[in-house]
Amino acid sequence: MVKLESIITQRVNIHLELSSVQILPHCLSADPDSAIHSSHTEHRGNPEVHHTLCTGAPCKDSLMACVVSLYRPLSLLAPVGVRRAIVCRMSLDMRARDVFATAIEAVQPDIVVRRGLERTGDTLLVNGRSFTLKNNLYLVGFGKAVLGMAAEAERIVGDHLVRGVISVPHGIQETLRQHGKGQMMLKDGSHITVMEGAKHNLPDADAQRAAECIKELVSTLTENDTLLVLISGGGSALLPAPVPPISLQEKQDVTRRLAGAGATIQELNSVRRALSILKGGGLAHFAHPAQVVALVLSDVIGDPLDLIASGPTVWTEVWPEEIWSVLERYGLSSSLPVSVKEVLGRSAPRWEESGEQSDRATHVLNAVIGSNSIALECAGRRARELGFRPVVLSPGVCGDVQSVSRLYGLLARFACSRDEPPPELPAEILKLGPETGVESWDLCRAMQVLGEGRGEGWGATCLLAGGEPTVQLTGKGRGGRNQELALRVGLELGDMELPPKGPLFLSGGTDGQDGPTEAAGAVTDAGLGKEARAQGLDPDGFLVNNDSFTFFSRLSGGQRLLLPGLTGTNVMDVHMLLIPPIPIVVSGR
Ligand SMILES: Nc1ncnc2c1ncn2[C@@H]1O[C@H](COP(=O)(O)OP(=O)(O)OP(=O)(O)O)[C@@H](O)[C@H]1O
Ligand SMILES: O=C(O)[C@H](O)CO
Repeated sequence: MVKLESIITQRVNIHLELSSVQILPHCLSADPDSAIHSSHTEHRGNPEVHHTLCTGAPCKDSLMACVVSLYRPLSLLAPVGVRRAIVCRMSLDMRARDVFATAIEAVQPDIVVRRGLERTGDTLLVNGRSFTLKNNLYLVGFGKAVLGMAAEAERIVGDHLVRGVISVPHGIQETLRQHGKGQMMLKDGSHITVMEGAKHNLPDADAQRAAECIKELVSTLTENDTLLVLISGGGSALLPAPVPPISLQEKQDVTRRLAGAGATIQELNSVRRALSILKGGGLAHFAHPAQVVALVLSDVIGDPLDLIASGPTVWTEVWPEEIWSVLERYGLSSSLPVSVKEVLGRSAPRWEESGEQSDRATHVLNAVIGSNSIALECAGRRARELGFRPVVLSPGVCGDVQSVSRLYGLLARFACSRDEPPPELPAEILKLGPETGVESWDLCRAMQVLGEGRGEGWGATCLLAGGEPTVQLTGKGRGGRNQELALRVGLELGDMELPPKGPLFLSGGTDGQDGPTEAAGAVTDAGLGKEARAQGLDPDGFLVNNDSFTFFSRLSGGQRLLLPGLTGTNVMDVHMLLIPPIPIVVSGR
């Protein structure tokens, strides 16, 4: 058994002859901060790979040469040409932030709309279905990312757009302008009216006015018209239309009390659907007989169309017993306003039948054009370019941050075991999985990949996950679930005595805002606790007070905070566990 480091020392004089080899990232095991950045191109019809060696340690061309030569006998080479090798420096932390930025970039409103809405001449293509444009297109939208989506949609459809109305968060135009996000603004002379409302993400009179304008617009459409509906997270609060006689205030009270009592988004939105005339398919109903094409940027785990923004284009039956059981579960059933009780007691459908039931399926097309899964997939590709094997664990992480942080800690320990991990470790991981919304199936696959990595001398791995865990708010501090999760994972890694330059964890909200703070999240590793205590900060004290933002702001001048600014999109959170290469042992050499 010979250590790789010693082979490197012995072979430093081998020259770079990079004609037909592929450099593999795990070759650089001696340096935990190293990676190969590879980009694939073609040269005169032949595939080529350009490699950039990224390393935190001083490095020479000869190191590259020896890496290449070392791996030739291990049959891990691919017949591709290497035309260029550049040496640069990029730490693990920088690479984590780069991968996170790629995840956000992949779900930018303009990018998702371009991906989902194709135009060839006068034909619009969505999800393989085509629609003829003849100056008959109308547009409505509601949600936090809808301004940027609408700007791009208008660029694509051009003069075919007759008129549009969108309901977007209060102050968003000014904020995006300040953040230099000009591409998300509508052009001068746009045919779309922007209405801002729902301050603090709560339905208000402004949002209700926007909902009325949207209802008015869609109600005038004929069978010759096409209605483009843009939907993203936050859409429920931006499209309030309580079923009479429920007042806006009454509806707001019910949803606020439910959310405050810990109702899930599934429970919350099933109640919202029952109390609204536009949710649960109402918007599509009023737009009938026009053709409805809804483009949806998902912010709910599993991308359920009937729940995202409470499904205004997805016809959903309301079952009063189901609504009552949710209200009872959270102790609201006895204190409901009379108007809400009256609406829930009605046996008649929410809208008068208009004979459209049979053609509902063909008249409405709902397409998810952006989601957490897409962000993770693109992040994975970037991670690979930066020298990691990407493994997507799950886009559906939920559960309490405490359990989630424990799971990531255990996975890091599993990944970093030099020999076979103790048998109880996989069992503990699999036991914790269901509590955090991660399927055992995903965990088994991730552990298998990590195990194979250990056996084959791979090491640099990027474990990616997404979702929306929850925080039990007991304190009065400033923070968010991402910062709290990152803080907890950092402490877990420290408790497991993993090396400070070992695994690194990042958690960030893709909207760029974690809870009521200006940070999106934070980056941590096993050195976090020690670093904090050396600066007189007690991490546990900050955790008890849910004060993770104050903690990270004070720690090392805020260096561990993720501060991308408002991103203009939202597909929940991204979690990333970067496992640097474990020094490998090459047998028989
Ligand atoms: N001090 C705090 N520490 C930890 N988490 C907090 C704190 N204050 C609020 N939160 C959490 O932040 C979340 C609300 O923040 P945010 O506005 O980012 O909501 P969101 O669910 O991400 O909304 P959206 O889906 O619209 O982005 C809640 O999960 C809440 O528990
Ligand atoms: O608007 C909403 O209902 C939530 O953001 C979920 O989509």
